[in-house]
Amino acid sequence: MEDESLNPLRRMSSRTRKVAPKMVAALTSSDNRTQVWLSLPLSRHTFDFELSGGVNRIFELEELLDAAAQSGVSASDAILPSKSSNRRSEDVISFYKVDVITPAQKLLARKLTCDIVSGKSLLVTGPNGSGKSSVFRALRGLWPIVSGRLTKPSQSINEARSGCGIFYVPQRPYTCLGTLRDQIIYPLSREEAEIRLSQFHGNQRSDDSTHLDMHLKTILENVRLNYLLEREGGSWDANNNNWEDVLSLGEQQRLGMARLFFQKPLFGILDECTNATSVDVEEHLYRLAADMGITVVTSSQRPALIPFHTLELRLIDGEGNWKLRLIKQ
Ligand SMILES: Nc1ncnc2c1ncn2[C@@H]1O[C@H](COP(=O)(O)OP(=O)(O)OP(=O)(O)O)[C@@H](O)[C@H]1O
Repeated sequence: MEDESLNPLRRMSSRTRKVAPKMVAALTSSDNRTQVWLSLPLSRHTFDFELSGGVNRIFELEELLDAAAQSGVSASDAILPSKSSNRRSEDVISFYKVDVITPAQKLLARKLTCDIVSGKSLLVTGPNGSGKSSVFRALRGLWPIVSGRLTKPSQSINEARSGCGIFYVPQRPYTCLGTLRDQIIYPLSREEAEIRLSQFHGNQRSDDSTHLDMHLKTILENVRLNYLLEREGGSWDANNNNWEDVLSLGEQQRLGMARLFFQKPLFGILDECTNATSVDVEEHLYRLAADMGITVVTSSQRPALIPFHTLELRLIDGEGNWKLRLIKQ
């Protein structure tokens, strides 16, 4: 499992955070004007000063791809050599003869073939180092699909069901600068979150900001973090720039699940993202996801999660072998 605490992205300045979505839009644009934008002093400064180290560049790129992914711009579109290996579908995640290969060319899953349809959640299991997180990296578009075909929903909002197609929750969710509200609605701005929520309710509510905070309070209660709001004196506007240091890993993970419940996607990709919570809380969170109609793809070693899934994908040895089985309910 990747240790996100070592991720230099966490050191990214607020300025870089602000320009990241623009940079991604520019990087993925064929528009000449945006290419010119990239040569302006702001980006030169950013690259010369903040992204000077080669390692930092790689991690920054990963964050940019994540920002693009979560804001609806496809990360995979930005890096994949061929779109034919990565397709869009609104209601299925489908691996068809996909070779999952590390950047060092180690084959972890040979011709992985598996369909995840709405209502049939998938549990990915296997020994340490067998490639569970790597399957998620391929799914997130962080690793290119060089052979076979991966089909998945888009991350942008689906008007028909008022939610996004797919949402990723990492083991250690990124905590942004800002208020408790910002932590839950991340990566959306407050304004975007208000619009999103009114879309959930058929654009019928008038007082959007009160409505948003009431909705977020319910989510906080659901993930059993309501005491955080009380700690902030009941204020959604109290700024705390230190969330990563203040919150325990278990609390950060419940925050990650709060984001999932706010986004209400068709598919939630959960990469060991509840392993620091107690088993009863974890079961409660999975029950909530099921009640909300979120189909999950989970990487976990905990037997308690088996009943919340229909299929198990077992990565046997990290040498390419895998097995798919139906979980008896
Ligand atoms: N960027 C990379 N470059 C080269 N090899 C990598 C890279 N990332 C992961 N690997 C290797 O791929 C293999 C699978 O790693 P992965 O993190 O997917 O395993 P995992 O099943 O999630 O492990 P764990 O249960 O310990 O979390 C490991 O041998 C790992 O060292």
